[in-house]
Amino acid sequence: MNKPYVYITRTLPEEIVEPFRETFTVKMWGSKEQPVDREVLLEEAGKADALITMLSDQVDEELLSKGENVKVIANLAVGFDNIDIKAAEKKGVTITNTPDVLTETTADLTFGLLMATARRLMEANEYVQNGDWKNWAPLLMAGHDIHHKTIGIVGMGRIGEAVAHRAKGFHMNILYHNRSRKQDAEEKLGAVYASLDELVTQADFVVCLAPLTPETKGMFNKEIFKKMKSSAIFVNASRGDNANEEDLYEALVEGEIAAAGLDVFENEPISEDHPLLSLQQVVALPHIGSASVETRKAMMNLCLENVQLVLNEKEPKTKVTS
Ligand SMILES: NC(=O)C1=CN([C@@H]2O[C@H](COP(=O)(O)OP(=O)(O)OC[C@H]3O[C@@H](n4cnc5c(N)ncnc54)[C@H](O)[C@@H]3O)[C@@H](O)[C@H]2O)C=CC1
Ligand SMILES: O=C(O)C(=O)CO
Repeated sequence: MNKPYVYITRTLPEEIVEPFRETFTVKMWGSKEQPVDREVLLEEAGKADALITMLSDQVDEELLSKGENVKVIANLAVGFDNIDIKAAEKKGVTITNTPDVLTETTADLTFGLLMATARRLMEANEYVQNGDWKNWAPLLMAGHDIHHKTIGIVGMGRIGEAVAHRAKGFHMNILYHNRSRKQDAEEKLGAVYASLDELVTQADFVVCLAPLTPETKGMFNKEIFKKMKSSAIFVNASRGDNANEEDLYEALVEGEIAAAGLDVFENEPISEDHPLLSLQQVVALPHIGSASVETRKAMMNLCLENVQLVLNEKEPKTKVTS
């Protein structure tokens, strides 16, 4: 009997894929970095029993209609805003994602980004490397304190809560806004529920960790930035589309907020001439929230395990439903 055919839209390390080659025929797009050509993906979907996709691949009705035999699509991310889940469900295709395995790693990066932005680490590093450091000075590269300040977490899910744990270690006051109250976080971390308006008016650090949905798209807009403290720092580690970048740029230039730490952008990769990148008070990262070697390998393994389970007619570990 022919082995099932699994197409992966990037080149993953052979040491991860190799153990699965016994059960499936695996083909990978020939680049570790470049996204798969859409035409190639559509053609491969027509041959495949399963796909492993990246967050930059659009899994839409067109792709699903080509994938006549596709039973499972494993997305190498916890976010699944690139996938039309309802269309997949209608076609009977199982969708899986990678929750939990990346939670702590992404929380580390989010808190690191908050710290780098508040304490101007990138600017300070550039200053030293450029040979501009001539003297110690009382206000040289002075930033904002983090300890004992108020953090406002929008999207208090797995990662949001892990960030709150880190914030507690820094003796921060924790506000959160979420679809539902988090009793556990309130009891263990002293986190206080707030409406979005209350949170943005009171927080020194506003951290977005909500998924991208029709409801959250553009939620950080002109009106919301105007409500923030002029000393506030905005951190976005979820999806770029949750913030309106034009409004964010205006808010930074007008001094309505102090700084922004961004791991995600409306269009990725962001172009080097994007106005946000011209601002010293912006720290910009190339969507590396979950990018530790250990975690990325765990995400890859989880995708492959989910594919194997579904192809063996078993329940996957981490199925996404609408
Ligand atoms: N920068 C990066 O590399 C990474 C980014 N992410 C992003 O982080 C997101 C969160 O991941 P998890 O914490 O694992 O997901 P999760 O599902 O555990 O948490 C999301 C939380 O957001 C809340 N939420 C949804 N809509 C909301 C709204 N309108 N207002 C307020 N809260 C709302 C939900 O109630 C939930 O508690 C992912 O969807 C993904 O977009 C995740 C991993 C890495
Ligand atoms: O998992 C996700 O949603 C990411 O953005 C990358 O890990």
